[in-house]
Amino acid sequence: MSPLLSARGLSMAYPGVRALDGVDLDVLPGESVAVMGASGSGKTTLLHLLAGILRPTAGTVTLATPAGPVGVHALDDAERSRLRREQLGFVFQQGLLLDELTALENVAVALMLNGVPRAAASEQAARWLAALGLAGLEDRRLGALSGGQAQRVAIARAQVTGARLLFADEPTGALDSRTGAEVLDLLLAAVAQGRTLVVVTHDAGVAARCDRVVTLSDGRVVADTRRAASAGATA
Ligand SMILES: Nc1ncnc2c1ncn2[C@@H]1O[C@H](COP(=O)(O)OP(=O)(O)OP(=O)(O)O)[C@@H](O)[C@H]1O
Repeated sequence: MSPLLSARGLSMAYPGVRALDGVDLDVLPGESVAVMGASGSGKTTLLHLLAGILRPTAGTVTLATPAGPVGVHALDDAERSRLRREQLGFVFQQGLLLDELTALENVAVALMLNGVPRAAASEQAARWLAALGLAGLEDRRLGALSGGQAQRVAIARAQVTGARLLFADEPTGALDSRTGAEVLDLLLAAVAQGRTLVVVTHDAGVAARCDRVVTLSDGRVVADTRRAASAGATA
């Protein structure tokens, strides 16, 4: 199976720090990949490079898109921003959703930024919120939702545009274990529906439920294991 996302020699250097050091990684369509490693090992840097949030200081990231392969590393800021808006979904601990907007507006805005008219965007957003168990909370300001409810809004927003590839950074980090498990259920449900997930986590319980676990140490991949039961166990 050809990869959805492919990194080669991916490196990120800051003055005095090699945050990522020559990572090769292929992410296959439809798999869930947990990225683990000690604090400072380069997990978030890898996620940001794979998702075109940061540009690498060396190496390549190639994303298979309906229009053909795209060299994400070579795109300028505006092109990467457009790629993220149109092709990728994000579930981060904070920073992407706006407290002063309602749950519905936070989801609908992802479509409106892609040119979908407000009425159609609101209708699709409402459908996603209902599918994620938030019916009745559409008009609640995000700041008045619980952490678990806010993550459901983030998961709705990540999928409403039709993104096939989802990136999550510690999506359960701020949640109690039961709420965290429910949020993970929803992310894995997206994978069961054919999406692909790359999730940075410190939580061994989260990693254990993913198809594959990539472990970083000092900016390098030191282990890459697939669950025995998952399809195409080749790594
Ligand atoms: N903007 C930056 N400027 C300088 N150094 C940075 C920057 N961002 C990250 N680093 C450094 O790069 C290394 C990797 O950081 P990164 O955040 O990717 O690690 P991480 O594994 O995600 O850590 P954590 O689990 O604590 O979130 C660390 O040494 C970090 O201090």
